[in-house]
Amino acid sequence: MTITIALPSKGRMKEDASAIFERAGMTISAVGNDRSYRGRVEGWDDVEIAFLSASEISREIGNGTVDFGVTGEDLMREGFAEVDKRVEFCARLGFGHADVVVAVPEIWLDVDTMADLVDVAADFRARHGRRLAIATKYWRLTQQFFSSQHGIQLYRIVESLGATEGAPASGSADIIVDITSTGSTLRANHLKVLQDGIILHSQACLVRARKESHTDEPAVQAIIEAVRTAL
Ligand SMILES: Nc1ncnc2c1ncn2[C@@H]1O[C@H](COP(=O)(O)OP(=O)(O)OP(=O)(O)O)[C@@H](O)[C@H]1O
Ligand SMILES: O=P(O)(O)OC[C@H]1O[C@H](OP(=O)(O)OP(=O)(O)O)[C@H](O)[C@@H]1O
Repeated sequence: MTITIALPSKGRMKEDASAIFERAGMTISAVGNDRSYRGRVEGWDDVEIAFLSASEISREIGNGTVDFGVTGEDLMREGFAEVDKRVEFCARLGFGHADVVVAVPEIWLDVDTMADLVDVAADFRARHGRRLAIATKYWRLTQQFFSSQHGIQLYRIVESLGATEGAPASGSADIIVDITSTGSTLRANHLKVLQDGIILHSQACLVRARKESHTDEPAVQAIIEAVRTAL
């Protein structure tokens, strides 16, 4: 059986992902020229590498089109409901750290916790004639956190595909759910993270699609062990 591992072809995770495999004794070379989107691993004839973007990788693992991939936990959890039934998070790789957080305008002085936000959401329609608007590209994580974990039902998600932190200032939303690493984008936009507003501590992971065919395949376990020893 050929095992396909999807690795980032570009972006912030590319170099670190290749370095981990190198340390794991799995040296990757491109098939054909350097711009090829296929690779192989020296000494692992049954393994092939597919180079894709981090968001494509999460989709392909979730669909089972590839066997393994390196991508952010946030992208996996946002992309699929009940993701742990579809995939196994085999290893956290120690790079690509970012938190998915709830952030509100700094000038909301009385709002520091999710409990405070519950009160704001409940009063919002009476005060403003509309529901609290949340800008995000993480609509699944937002719904799980707001509705299931905190019982907030009265809100509206405004889909944002970029510059989410600018939404409260521009008036397109009241608060945001987005990723932060250094916090500088939030600060620059006068937003603060709620004390218990961290939805997910994300980092790059080695993720495996749960497939029947993996059960009797020694190479599957060998890949997981090789990567774990490199951490
Ligand atoms: N500062 C950061 N900003 C955004 N994402 C970050 C940051 N730090 C780490 N990440 C992680 O990087 C991953 C996204 O990587 P990247 O932007 O390279 O992928 P992509 O979404 O596939 O790219 P593109 O949007 O260009 O197609 C996510 O898992 C995210 O959690
Ligand atoms: O906490 P910080 O270190 O400021 O990082 C957070 C910011 O970085 C990312 O945007 P980026 O400009 O990298 O573009 P992207 O959203 O297209 O990935 C992310 O969407 C945040 O806006």
